[in-house]
Amino acid sequence: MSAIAAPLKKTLNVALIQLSAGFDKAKNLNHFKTHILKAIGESKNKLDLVVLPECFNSPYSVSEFRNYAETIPDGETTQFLSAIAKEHQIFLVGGSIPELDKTNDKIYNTSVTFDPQGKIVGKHRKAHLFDIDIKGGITFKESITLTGGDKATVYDLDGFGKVGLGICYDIRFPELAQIAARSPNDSFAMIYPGAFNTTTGPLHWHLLARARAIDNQIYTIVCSPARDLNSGYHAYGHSLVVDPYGKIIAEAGEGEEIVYAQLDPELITKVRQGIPINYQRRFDIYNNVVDGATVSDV
Ligand SMILES: NC(=O)CC(=O)C(=O)O
Repeated sequence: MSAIAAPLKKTLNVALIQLSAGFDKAKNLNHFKTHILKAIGESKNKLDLVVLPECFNSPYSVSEFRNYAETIPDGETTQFLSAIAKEHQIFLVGGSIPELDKTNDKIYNTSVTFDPQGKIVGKHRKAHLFDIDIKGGITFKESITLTGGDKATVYDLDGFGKVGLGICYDIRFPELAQIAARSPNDSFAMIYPGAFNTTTGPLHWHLLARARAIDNQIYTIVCSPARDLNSGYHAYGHSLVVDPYGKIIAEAGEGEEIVYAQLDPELITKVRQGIPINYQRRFDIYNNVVDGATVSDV
């Protein structure tokens, strides 16, 4: 067995900002800024990374996405987040916002990550749109106004290592996390700003976050809006950090809250040494999965 690479190079201190967002964009931005500063001030360790939830500057509503959409990188929210990251010397995953692409007039659900100089180091457009219809539960169709992105996203948090990023429904498709975790990408975490709801959250939120961690022996970080029963979409809450064993190491409740976690560089190596699935994969059996694998006859 060859040496196990260390995808996370040093301890990483992270805070997840679980807040709700209403119709007033300026108020949403200031609410988040106040809590990012609170997290920086209150954290017992110097924060390296702050993560915001899906659609943190707007209501999570198909009919509102276009009204709130901004261009990236010159739009108000991107500039706002870049300035915070730079001033406070943090990596900042800017949840997601509705993005207007002026080249095709389409709207995307997009997450942008900034480095401590305020520079954009990662951008992901939600690839799998949330189109569901659960009888007696929730009906939602993002594709009425949104277009899906067409790429998996992996980028470097300089000094720490690489991460993959997906948005909410993307977590249900294990391939994005596999792409991020496998060589040559070798990410130490998948980060998902996500707004599950009171139907699908209790069913699958914890399971999916834990599954992506166990499948790939990486950390998963899922950051939700807080639940607001006066809004049109009832987010599940329960922002989580899951370790590479699949253990939940930090969890919020349903309301507005900041949760903190410390990611341990040695844990991924330890898990991979103990349960060496990375070296036991049988690509000879399942390398056809995209085209339809051949299965054995009796
Ligand atoms: N809101 C989403 O994109 C996904 C979700 O709520 C779910 O998968 O459940």
